[in-house]
Amino acid sequence: MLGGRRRAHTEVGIPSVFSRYFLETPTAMAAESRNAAVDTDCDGHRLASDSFQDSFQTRVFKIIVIGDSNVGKTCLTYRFCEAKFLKNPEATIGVDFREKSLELGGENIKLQIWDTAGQERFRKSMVEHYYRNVHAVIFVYDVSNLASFESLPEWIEECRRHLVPLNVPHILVGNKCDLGKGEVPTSLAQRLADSYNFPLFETSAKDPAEKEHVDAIFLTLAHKLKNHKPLRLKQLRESTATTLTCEQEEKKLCFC
Ligand SMILES: Nc1nc2c(ncn2[C@@H]2O[C@H](COP(=O)(O)OP(=O)(O)OP(=O)(O)O)[C@@H](O)[C@H]2O)c(=O)[nH]1
Repeated sequence: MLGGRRRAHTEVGIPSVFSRYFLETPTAMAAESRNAAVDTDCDGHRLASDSFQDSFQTRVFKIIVIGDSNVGKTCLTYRFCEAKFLKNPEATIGVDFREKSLELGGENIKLQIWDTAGQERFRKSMVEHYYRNVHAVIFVYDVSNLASFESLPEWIEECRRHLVPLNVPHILVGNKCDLGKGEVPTSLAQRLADSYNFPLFETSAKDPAEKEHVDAIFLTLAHKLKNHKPLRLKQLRESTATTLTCEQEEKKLCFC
């Protein structure tokens, strides 16, 4: 049922059981988070506890990647997290999680990347989860597909409807530049980006020469997030570790 795409979760250290529970029974996830000595985010979502640095304080940021189906959201996140182009991706069902730990200026940062489904039928039951406590949003379109660009205002509107604060960092990414930008020239994309005051990146998940550019998208966000007031999750190793409640975290979360 979970298919090849789902296997990527275990490759990056997120237990496959997590994604399965998430897709099938969101409440079961809360039960998962009761396990001792695991990291949890402020929704109580269990995160991978896969490295020594997790025993220290790590700031965990939730980034959602949204846009039409087939624009390359999965390939972009895979390129960043795994440094490879994912061949033959399957359509995302619900959400795929990937994460990347970084050290920025001596601080541990964990980007929890939510690669969302572009197809309505695979996303409708998940939409509330996508937007809850999100710290940054990446909108993706395909530079070789005008329709995917023209959909962007609808995606942005969906964000607004779900009350994603305006001061949460947003980034616009035109993917598949290896195919040429005939359909969506940079000038057109830049006008839209300027109208929302979003930074614009154009890149290709497929072209290995663009790898650093893809990394730059996520690193730009990581730097922006790091410089915001932190969402700090205390990572305790002992099994008695207490997890801050969502309400407590929300009080701490401030992007001013
Ligand atoms: N030429 C080219 N093809 C790409 C690139 N990125 C992704 N693709 C292809 O585009 C198709 C869709 O890629 P995905 O990453 O699955 O797209 P998605 O936006 O995650 O799609 P959904 O899961 O349906 O929302 C696949 O055939 C990829 O091989 C790119 O940079 N260049």
